[in-house]
Amino acid sequence: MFQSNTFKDQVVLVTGGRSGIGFQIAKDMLQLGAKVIICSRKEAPLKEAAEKLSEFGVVDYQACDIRNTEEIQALAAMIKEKHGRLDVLVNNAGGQFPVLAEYLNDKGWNAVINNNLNGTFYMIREMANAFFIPQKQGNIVNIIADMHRGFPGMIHTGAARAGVENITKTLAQEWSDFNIRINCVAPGIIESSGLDTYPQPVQDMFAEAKKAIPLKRFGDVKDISNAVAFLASPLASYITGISLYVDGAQHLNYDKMGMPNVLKSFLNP
Ligand SMILES: CCCCC/C=C/C(=O)SCCNC(=O)CCNC(=O)[C@H](O)C(C)(C)COP(=O)(O)OP(=O)(O)OC[C@H]1O[C@@H](n2cnc3c(N)ncnc32)[C@H](O)[C@@H]1OP(=O)(O)O
Ligand SMILES: NC(=O)C1=CN([C@@H]2O[C@H](COP(=O)(O)OP(=O)(O)OC[C@H]3O[C@@H](n4cnc5c(N)ncnc54)[C@H](OP(=O)(O)O)[C@@H]3O)[C@@H](O)[C@H]2O)C=CC1
Repeated sequence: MFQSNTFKDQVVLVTGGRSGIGFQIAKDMLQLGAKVIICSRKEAPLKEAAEKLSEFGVVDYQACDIRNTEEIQALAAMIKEKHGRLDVLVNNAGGQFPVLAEYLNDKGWNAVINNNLNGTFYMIREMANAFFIPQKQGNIVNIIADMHRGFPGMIHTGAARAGVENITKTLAQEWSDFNIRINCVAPGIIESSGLDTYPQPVQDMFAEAKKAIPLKRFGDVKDISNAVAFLASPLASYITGISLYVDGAQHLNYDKMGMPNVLKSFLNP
């Protein structure tokens, strides 16, 4: 539905682009004319994903842990050398695990805050300094989560994603002089590889929760990719600092989904 040249000759970086939502974003960006770079922590699955994506256009990859500034700087150097510029950064890499707050230890809290908040900030700062600020042009889309009304059962990621949402509002103002737009996409429950990482009782809860989603279905990776493409495209040229909820209105109905009760039933000692 987008014109096939929407991102023609633009250079797009998708973190976590080897799997799930990130893979779909990378694929769609390629089909809309972009050159795409994907990164994630391990070389082998990245290479495999890049091989699949190369059917759709010019794709590059480099292993990079978003929590490691030196690795991010090495990624920026590779992009500069091979592509000369960066137009769009999609911060999609992230993850968490279900846990009740009273059982979450420092290590678990820090792991998720480091990944989803610190890693996202490091990536934004480094790519802005390497490309967007000197270019006086850039576009950032952050994938967050449905934490509008709190995130019972995943307090760490709720806090981290709320932090990213606030970073987004701040930078939409601080970096407007550099012609940098920055927005968030907040997915509901999306049928993707990420969901497979959850324990069976939580997956059962997701199935039950479907009834409480006003649109009565889970999202598809394509639903998220479409939202990312829209926000990164010139169609959204007057939109910055927002969160676009792509969730079938789940964020208006979250308390009916029963996550804390499911967790209590299998996480309580
Ligand atoms: C209605 C709600 C809808 C929500 C829908 C959301 C869906 C998604 O987001 S799907 C995408 C999800 N993908 C993932 O979540 C990927 C899998 N997750 C992870 O990789 C981890 O959660 C991670 C992000 C924290 C990994 O970070 P890492 O630094 O590699 O952490 P470690 O594995 O070393 O663990 C550190 C520490 O964290 C605690 N911990 C980790 N996993 C769990 C777990 N499954 N359960 C309980 N605690 C966990 C633990 O304290 C770990 O330390 P050790 O005990 O010493 O291992
Ligand atoms: N699916 C869903 O229902 C929802 C998903 N989300 C978020 O959307 C994003 C994509 O999720 P989805 O595709 O479903 O899940 P996946 O688990 O398939 O994707 C997560 C990706 O992030 C990469 N990644 C994780 N940590 C790091 C890191 N420190 N550095 C670099 N890459 C990293 C992973 O690769 P590797 O492990 O090889 O590094 C993987 O490619 C995630 O942030 C997720 O939390 C939000 C709400 C709902």
